[in-house]
Parts: sequence; structure tokens; C-alpha cells
Amino acid sequence: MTGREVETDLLAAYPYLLPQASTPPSPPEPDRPFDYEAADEEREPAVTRGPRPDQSFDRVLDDAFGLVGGPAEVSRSRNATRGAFGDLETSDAAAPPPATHTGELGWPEARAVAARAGARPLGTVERDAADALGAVLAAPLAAATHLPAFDTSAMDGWAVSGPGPWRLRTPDEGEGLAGRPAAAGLEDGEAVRIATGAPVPGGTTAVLRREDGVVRADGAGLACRPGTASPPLGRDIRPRGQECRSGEALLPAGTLVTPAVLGLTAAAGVDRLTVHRRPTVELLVIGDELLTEGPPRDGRIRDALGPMLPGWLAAYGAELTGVRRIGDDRAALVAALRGSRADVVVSTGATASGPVDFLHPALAEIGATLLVDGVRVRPGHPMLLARLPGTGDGPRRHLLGLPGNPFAAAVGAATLGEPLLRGLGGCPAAEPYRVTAGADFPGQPGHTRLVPVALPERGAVPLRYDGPAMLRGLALAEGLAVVPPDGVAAGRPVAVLDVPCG
Ligand SMILES: Nc1nc2c(c(=O)[nH]1)N[C@H]1C(S)=C(S)[C@@H](COP(=O)(O)OP(=O)(O)OC[C@H]3O[C@@H](n4cnc5c(N)ncnc54)[C@H](O)[C@@H]3O)O[C@H]1N2
Ligand code: MOO
Repeated sequence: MTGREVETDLLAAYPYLLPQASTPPSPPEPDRPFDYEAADEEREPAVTRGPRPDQSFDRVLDDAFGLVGGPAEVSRSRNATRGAFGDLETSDAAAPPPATHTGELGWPEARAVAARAGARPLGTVERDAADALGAVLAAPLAAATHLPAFDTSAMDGWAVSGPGPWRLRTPDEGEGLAGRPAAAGLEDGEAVRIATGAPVPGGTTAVLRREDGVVRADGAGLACRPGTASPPLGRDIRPRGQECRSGEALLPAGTLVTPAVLGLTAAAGVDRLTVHRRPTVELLVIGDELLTEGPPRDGRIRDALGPMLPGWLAAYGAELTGVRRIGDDRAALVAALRGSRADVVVSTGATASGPVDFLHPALAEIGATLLVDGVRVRPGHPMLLARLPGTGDGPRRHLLGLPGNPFAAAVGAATLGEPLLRGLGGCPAAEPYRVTAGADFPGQPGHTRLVPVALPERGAVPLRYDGPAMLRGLALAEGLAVVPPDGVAAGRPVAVLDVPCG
């Protein structure tokens, strides 16, 4: 990269910004290895199998459930599909269609399918507030007290009654301290020392701040600092019920329980919360080549997704029950899928069609139903979503299959994992927000691109090292730009998804 390619100010702030799209590619630098990822991307065909972009969404959904082909095939599969996806309306009774490759969906349609799969929350539970962090309120949070619970001093100083000067009570007569009952009521013309947070005594008309009062030499009198007036009625008193009344709804159902919500819950005197049950997730990291420590060696590489995905999935509302590593072994994969009790099994790798990519055959073997089988997105197109076979009256269970390439896996989690997990946890997926594009974002015909971006003042700017197997761009990203097939020109709005950072 040369200084000509990147604006100097942005380069200083974000050393990994992508060069401007209009800039011609620079020749390989002698000390840099050949960029196989970029070369692969260039060789990719513009459009892959799957429905054409102009097809209606209904048609796209039909394709997703294997309803492609002639009328006979449609009528054969229709019922099975109702039992599967539209589990939306019906039971597990109908036999699911086999888990074979179907058609890729467009990015918005795939997200919509994942959102529908998660549309019915898993039920509500009552929890100690501290255990509800990350869950979603299933009932409004109602205050168990007025807030403040009593008239409270907002400053250190003196509670005074009427205009000064005042007779100052001695410490022996009692002072106003936080955590103690209010001092005895004040007569007109009396004052008593008081601390921030202490209940103000009856008869108080204002609090005089410590820096605004002067105590007489004998300690028995108090006056305002020379040149200042007595504080007006109510000054520096927080009146009882200023923030809320007892029983008042402070937060609506559907609110995510954040650390601030826990603080408000405690302040309002509430100990237990009714929340939507968070979906339990088991992470299956698949691949013989994966190491869990040390540098890559003997053709093996480090597992990047075991360390990365738990935080991402938790940010989407998942309650992780475990990370299991399995080799490229179909029987082990089938056993892991059959053995898991998690609401959502998230797997990494084995989605493509390599000799040991066993996810599709394993799903077919256990009778899973493919809801999404590939998405027209770069990277991450082999991602998939399947419904796992029925568990009687229990809640529906799903398999989210993320591609093995690490950035592709992140794109899969953001595309399908977010709407699925948030929905199951009782909270709709966050809509992408709009940001001005700070550079041209070239499109890829027929495909959506998810691009890691920095968000400097001038708008969203793509980061370098965004190849499917790379995490260097993502690790610096403040968002993921959703670039439609025809691209976004600099100065136009571009949709951006949050990158979990918790
Ligand atoms: N003939 C085709 N081959 C491939 C296609 C295709 O359409 N036709 N798609 C490519 C794309 S795109 C992707 S993405 C990958 C998806 O592969 P899999 O999901 O089957 O994953 P693997 O083959 O197991 O691994 C791919 C790649 O990622 C590395 N990997 C896997 N897991 C991890 C991990 N936990 N941490 C770090 N790296 C991981 C793995 O070593 C491979 O290099 O398929 C393409 N092929
Ligand atoms: O190369 Mo793949 O686009 O999904 O990572």
C-alpha cells in the first residue's frame, strides 16, 4: 500500500483501511506473499445457483424448503414443509423433507427465514435479577418503591428552614447522615448539618451547600456566604417520587436486561425479574486440522472460532452450554447432533462439499429439515439453518451451520444467528442502521457483501484484510456494512450491522 492510495489522516487513525475503490490495484510488493484470497474472489462466477434476484419472496421461501421443480414435486413436498417451517402453525407430526442441498437465498430473505424460525420465544422464567443479565424482560419492570424513596439531600451542607440566618443545631442534637433515619423536624429559622443522600428532616425548605454557608465562631449559628441570598424553596432537595412512583412501569416488556437495567432494578427495590428464557447453545467446532494452543504446525492451524463465537453468540442472547470439538468424522457429528439438548446447535466447518464435509449428510441422516441452504452473500455463502427433528411437545431445536473460514463464519452468525437467537430470546433482531458511505463500496452482481468497516466522522469506510479466511479486518471493525449487489457509492447511505464487542 502506498501513501497515494489512502488518505493520510484516515491512515493514521485506521492503518487497515481498504484503499479507495477507484484506485487501481497496486502491483504485489516484493516482501508480500501472493494474495490467494483476492485471486480466488476474482475468479468467482458472478452468480451462483439458486433463485434469481427478481423472484418473489414466496417463491424464495418455497425454494428454501425444497419446493423447487414441477407441480408434482411441489404437491408432494408442501405438507412436509408445513410441518417443518411452518411449524409456525402446525406440529412436528409431518415428515420433514430430506436434508439435501436446495437453493441459495438472497441475504434479506435468509435473514427473514431465520427470524421466522425464531419467531416464537422459548417461554418465560423468573430469575434472581443478577442471573437475568442478557435476557429480555417478559413483563414490564414495576417499581417496588417511590424513587427517591424519601425527600433526599442532593448536596453536602445544611438542611435549613425558612430564610437565614439560622440557629445551627449542635452535633449532639443529631445530624442528617445517609443511611440513618431523618433528623428531628426543623422549626422555622433552624438548620442542621446534612450529607448527600440523607433524608431531609421535616420542615426543611432547602439545602444550603457547604461552600455557600458560613458557621458562626461559636458553632451555634449559620448564615449565607456574604453577598449570597438564602436558597430558594426546594433547592438541592430531591423530592420523594421525583423519578417514579411505587408500582409505576419503569421499563416495558421486551427490554434487554443490560447492566444499567440491573442497576435500575436494584434501585427500584426489585429482586426478581420475569424474563424470556435465553436459548441454550452448544458450539460444535468441527475439523481434524484444528489446534487449541501454540502456533500452526504440520499443516494444522489454530481454532479461531472456539474462542470467538461464544462472545458473539452471547451478545445475540445465547446461553452457551459448551464448546465441543470434533474431528472430520460423520459418525461423531451425527452422535453430537443426536446427543445435544441445546435449543440451537451452532457448528463450524463441514458445510461445503469437500471429501470430509459431513454436515449435509449428517443432517439428512438424523432427519433434519433445511430451512436455509446457502445464502447469496460474500463471504459465507455455504451457511445453513436446519430444524432438528422433533422433540415431542418441547420447543423447536435448530442447527446453525457456519462455514469454516473464520470471517465467513462471522458473517453467518450475523446473518442467521442474530435473528434466530434474538427471536428465540424474545427480542427482535436489531435492524441495520444507516451510515453515509465514506468511500465507494463496489457490489457483486447477484450477491450481498458484508464488509468490515471503520466509522470515522466522514462515514463508513471499508477495512482491509476482509478475506473469508481472515479476521484482521473484523477485529478492528466498528460494524459490518451490508452492501447490496449493485454496490453503494460514496456519499450514499449504507446499512451497517453492529459487531458484537462484549
Ligand atoms: N468446491 C467448492 N469448495 C468450496 C466452496 C464451494 O462453493 N465449492 N465454498 C468455499 C467457501 S466459500 C467456504 S466458506 C468453505 C466452507 O468450508 P466448510 O464450511 O466446509 O469448512 P472447512 O472445509 O472445514 O474449512 C474451511 C476453511 O476454514 C478453516 N477452518 C475451519 N474451521 C476453523 C476454525 N474453527 N478456526 C479457523 N479456521 C477454521 C479450515 O482449515 C479451512 O481452511 O468452503 C470453500 N470451498
Ligand atoms: O469463502 Mo466462503 O465465502 O464463505 O468463506
